[in-house]
Amino acid sequence: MAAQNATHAPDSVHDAQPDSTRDREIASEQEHLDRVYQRLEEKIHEAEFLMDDAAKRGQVGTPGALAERDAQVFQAGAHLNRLNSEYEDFLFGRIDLLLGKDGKKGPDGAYTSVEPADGAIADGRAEIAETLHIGRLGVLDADYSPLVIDWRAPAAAPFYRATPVAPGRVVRRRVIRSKGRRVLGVEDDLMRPEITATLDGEELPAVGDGALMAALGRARSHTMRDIVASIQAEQDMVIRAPAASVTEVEGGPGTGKTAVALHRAAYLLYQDRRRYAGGILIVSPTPLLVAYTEGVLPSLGEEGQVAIRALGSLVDGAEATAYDSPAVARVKGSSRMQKLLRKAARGALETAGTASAGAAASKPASKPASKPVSTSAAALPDGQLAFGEEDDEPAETPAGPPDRLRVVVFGARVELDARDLHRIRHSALGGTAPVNLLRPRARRLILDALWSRSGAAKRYTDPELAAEARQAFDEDITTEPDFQDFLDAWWPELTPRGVLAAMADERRLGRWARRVLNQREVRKLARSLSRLDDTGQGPLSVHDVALLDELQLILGAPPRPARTRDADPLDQLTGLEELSTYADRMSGGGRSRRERLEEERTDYAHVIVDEAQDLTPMQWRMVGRRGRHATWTVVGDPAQSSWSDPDEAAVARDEALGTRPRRRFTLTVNYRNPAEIAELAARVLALAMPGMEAPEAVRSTGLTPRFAVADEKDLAGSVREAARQLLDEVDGTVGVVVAMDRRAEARRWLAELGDRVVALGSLEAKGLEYDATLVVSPAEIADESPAGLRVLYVALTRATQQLTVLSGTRDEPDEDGVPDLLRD
Ligand SMILES: Nc1ncnc2c1ncn2[C@@H]1O[C@H](COP(=O)(O)OP(=O)(O)OP(=O)(O)O)[C@@H](O)[C@H]1O
Repeated sequence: MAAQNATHAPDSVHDAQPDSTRDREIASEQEHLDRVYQRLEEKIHEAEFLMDDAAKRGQVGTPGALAERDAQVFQAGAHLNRLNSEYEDFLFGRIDLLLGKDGKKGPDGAYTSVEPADGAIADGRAEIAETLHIGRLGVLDADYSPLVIDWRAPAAAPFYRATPVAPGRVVRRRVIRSKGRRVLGVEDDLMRPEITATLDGEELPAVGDGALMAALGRARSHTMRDIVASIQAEQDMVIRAPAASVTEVEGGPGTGKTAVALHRAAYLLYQDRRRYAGGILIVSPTPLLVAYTEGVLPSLGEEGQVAIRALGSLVDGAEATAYDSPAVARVKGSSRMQKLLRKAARGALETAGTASAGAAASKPASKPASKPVSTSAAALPDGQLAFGEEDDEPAETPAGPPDRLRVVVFGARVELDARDLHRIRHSALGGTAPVNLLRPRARRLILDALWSRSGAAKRYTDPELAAEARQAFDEDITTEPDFQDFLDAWWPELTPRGVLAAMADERRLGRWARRVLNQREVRKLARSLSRLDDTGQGPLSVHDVALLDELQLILGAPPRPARTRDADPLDQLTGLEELSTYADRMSGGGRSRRERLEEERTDYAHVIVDEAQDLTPMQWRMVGRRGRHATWTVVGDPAQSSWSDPDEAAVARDEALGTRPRRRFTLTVNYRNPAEIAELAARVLALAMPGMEAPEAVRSTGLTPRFAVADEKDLAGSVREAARQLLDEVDGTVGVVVAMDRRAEARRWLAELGDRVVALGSLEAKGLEYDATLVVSPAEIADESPAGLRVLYVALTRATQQLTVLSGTRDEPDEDGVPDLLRD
């Protein structure tokens, strides 16, 4: 596809329209929209009546009446929920179709044939046999004829798929622009420009300059818009791909991968709501991208079943706020961490009770060993038993796990010393079972050792008597609170955060990481974890969160009393929790359902991974655990990967996706960047990924990227000046991308320019877009990490209209200010 000039769109449709044609067409769509609203109002009244009636029945109180009430409330509520979507541009498309081949109608009242009937076109002329309006939801007229077809229905597919090369039955595709109840404009594409088509005896006109170009040229805000009115054919193939198995989508910057992923979630829910009641999880790389995209699904009328979460907040209670240096990220993301974490979890037990030892409880760990206990001995058939110390013990003992256990039995002291306890711990830890779940086993081994050391076993020749005595022995020991205290200190419940904190001790970490990490890696890792306090509280990085998730698995959660869910019984009966108004959804008032979904779910029915190229092996493991029984959609672009070892990540990705069959798609058209910017970015692509093809830009603005050189003594001033210039030139947003280390200062530099400007670290720019972008020092960005050139490629592909590149001396700019990295 050749780039089109957005400011002077070509005559893709017709030349300037006589106003009367345009006005007439707008008036005709207005008439249709009025009918739609009239029908919607009727439906709303119906729904309200049902709700009212249901409420009255509720007062009757017989079980039958209550059940009926529930059913009615559900139906009425479902209506209202859908009809509330009217406030967005409810109706946005129309297709005029030839007569179909088989003359059959589908459930939405539209003819199902894709191909025209033989003879539908005769001598270059044809009569339009069917007109369908496409909208966010389906609406049927009182006689069940379709007033609006849901954009996800099969009958709407030709609206997205038809092209002049493969038009099927479509003669004219129209995008309708409306606001509230008013039609503002129409944009037509003729799919069969060679024929003369008539509708009700009149020639079918075509109006406008093409909807796609209009959509792409629009100023950007801080939130993404849906593309429901202008989804392109190659994107539609992905959105409607069958859900089974794994759908993998690759495509360069701006090809619509994120947009397609979001629309696919809405499509899947429409297709099979019951199946996806299990929830759809969308995994996004950064909270910024979550904030940017989370309005799209509500605008498509979908939200309840979909959770959009950033990689750094995928684990409940964790919220990544810190950044790791590339070198630390590389260690933390690597699959070598699995082995290290297993060792650390086991090792943390041995250091339990010391500072940073990973235990959950804040009990003084030394208490049971140090406190003299004079437990009154429980009577055993043949002796007495007591715990604790009889001799004097210093009041203060060094912190650490208890290193001995003494009981008094038959008047004699039985003791397990440090070596015994170590041996028992070692033997209990054998195998790979979760550490927190091994405590009962360790407890049994302790009792075995005490029993054997007490010599009691020898006194019984009758095995039955021996068993009885043993049972009583165990009971008496284990019911003593001091024994519980001992166990709590010697085998405490470990928490993932606690184990991470334990790893901040470099010497200890060095022991656990033997033959896994080298000395430098150990040092860097320990230093980065020292951000956490002894219990593991403190700022987490996005890579720490994947480690927490892995540790959760390694440690296991000890059984707890079931959490009671404060559920409304009606809620469960009828599914009314899905009901929310459009306004609620947009304002966040309807979030409780979603929040609950996010809180409780760890296994989803479908998982969508955005920017999949960036997931580290450890992150793939974390995400994989959330989709063990799921189907998947995975979208990404290897050329934008900030992970340094793609092969290692590919192995982890394969493990996460399992052996499910895969269906691959490639998106080839760049809808974001004008050709002038795409061409510049392609130079970096050639360096970052030689041989990789850049997507083709769909439009051109005639504005070439600008190059400037910063004042060495006043970088802040230079950045401000360049940003200010861009602000003057565009209506929407300006993104200023700097190396990660400069984030904080760049924010300060730009604070005075207002909220149309955003300062971003290079890694934060992922997935976002701005009307204009200022990229500060490409060399600094490229030198930041082994994947730096790919990160720079991301930075250079964020602008929809204008790009300025500001160089420092490190960039070695030529006399035109073009930095070395961007020269031809
Ligand atoms: N069919 C379309 N109609 C209108 N706008 C579109 C269409 N497809 C994509 N866009 C727009 O192009 C821009 C880029 O889309 P999106 O962010 O989904 O691309 P991407 O492939 O995820 O990019 P990146 O890899 O750079 O993150 C968005 O503004 C999106 O709304």
